Order: sequence, then C-alpha cells, then structure tokens
Amino acid sequence: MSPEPPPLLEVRDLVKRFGGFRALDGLSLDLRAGEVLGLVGPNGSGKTTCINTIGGLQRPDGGVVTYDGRRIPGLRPHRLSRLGINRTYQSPRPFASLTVRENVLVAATEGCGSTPPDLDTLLASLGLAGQAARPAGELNSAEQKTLDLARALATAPRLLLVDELAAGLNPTELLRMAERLRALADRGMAILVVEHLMGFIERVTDRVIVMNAGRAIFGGRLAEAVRDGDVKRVFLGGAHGG
Ligand SMILES: Nc1ncnc2c1ncn2[C@@H]1O[C@H](COP(=O)(O)OP(=O)(O)OP(=O)(O)O)[C@@H](O)[C@H]1O
Repeated sequence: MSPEPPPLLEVRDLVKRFGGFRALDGLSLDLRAGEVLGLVGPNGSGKTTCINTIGGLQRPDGGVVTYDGRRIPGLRPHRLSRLGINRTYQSPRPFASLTVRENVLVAATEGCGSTPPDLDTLLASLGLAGQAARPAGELNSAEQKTLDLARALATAPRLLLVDELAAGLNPTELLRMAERLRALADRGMAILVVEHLMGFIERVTDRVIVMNAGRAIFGGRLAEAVRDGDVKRVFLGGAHGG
C-alpha cells in the first residue's frame, strides 16, 4: 500500500492577537486533498479568525501555516488565490453593479493558473445560469452566498475555506449546497467549513475540530464530538468564547 500523502494544509500553533486578547491561542490542524474538515464552536471561539488568518486577510502573530509543502506566512489573499487557496465570506460583498457573470469573470482572473472552469458551466452547476445577466446587487442573500462560492470556484482552488455558507439557505438549498461541497471534495478539493448548522456539518464533513477560546478542544468525527465531555460543557454552558 502506498503511504498516505502529506496534508495539503498544515496549521501549527497558530496565534492571532487583537490587543491583549488571543482570538487564536495555539490552534493546530491538518487538511488533506479530498477531505472536508468542519470547524465548529461557540460564537467568538475563533473560527472566522482562523479562516481570515489562513486566507491572508489577517497576519498571524505566531505559529506556522504550510500549504502544499510551502510556508505561507503573511501572503495576501490575491497571492494565495494564485497558489490555489480561496474562500467564501460570511457576508459576501459582490460588485453590486456588475452582473453575476461579470463578478465571476473578474474573480477568474485571480486564479491559480491551472485550468479555470468554464464560467457558464460553473454558473449552471450552481443554479445561477438564470441569474447570469442580473446585477449582483439585486440577488437575495442565498443567491449572493452562491455567487460568492462561484467567485471562489472560478479561481480553481485546491483549498477552499468556507465561512458560514449555509446560513440563510432554505432546507432544499442547504441540501443542494451540501451535495456541491461533497462533489468538490470527491474531485480532490480540500475544504475547511466553518458552520453553526450541525445538520449541514454532519452532511458535508469527514471530521470536525471543535474550538473554544481560540483552541481546539476536540478533533474527530462529529458523532464522537457530541459525546465528548469537554464539547458538551462548551456547548451546553460555561463556554469561555470571548
Ligand atoms: N478585528 C478584530 N478586532 C478585535 N477583536 C476581534 C477582531 N476579530 C475578531 N475579534 C474577536 O476575536 C474573537 C473570535 O472572533 P471570531 O469572529 O473568529 O469568532 P467566531 O468563532 O467566528 O464567531 P461567530 O461564530 O460568532 O462567527 C471574538 O471575541 C471577536 O470579538
């Protein structure tokens, strides 16, 4: 049997401070190609800060992030995008006056140089073909989230960071979104998903990391997490999450 390939993303002892407050306090995680890792935890536990720090929006104050065998300290999002890392945002901000298609076209120019997806096929696969000519500012919140995913996918990422994509989607849209993420992972994409909706996490993830106060307090399958004493304490009361 061939040995398991090394993780595409390795995060070691990541620290992010805001003033004297440690939003990330020594977080470590691994993520392999084709794997979906969920990052869950109470409000303020550091999930978005983790995505922002890996994704180049915020500079880490300590620790090491290695992507595809290369340290990526302090690289800005557009540089990371060219390396194959892209993300979605909790509150997407598309170019409101540009059409859906134009928004995705602009994003595609920031891609990593590997074959970009055909934009019309991409829009169709995300159910946005009918919206392609509409100004993005006219989309509802679920459509804007989907457009945000299309924008990220247009750069052909190998690592996708997903920040609360499911919030605001109806049950049918949730199911469809979960299937899309699974299909992307099945084609080899590594996906880190921050999400509060546990049904969605259960459907899309292979593993979860439960965070509290900037640290990982559990790593493993969601079914095991819900039986873990520390996890129960954090979710059922007494959480120290900032
Ligand atoms: N730019 C910032 N300046 C100061 N404090 C910040 C900043 N960004 C985040 N924080 C603080 O860091 C902590 C972690 O925030 P973060 O948004 O990462 O948590 P989260 O787990 O994503 O929360 P939620 O589930 O509510 O989105 C919180 O206490 C937050 O107030």
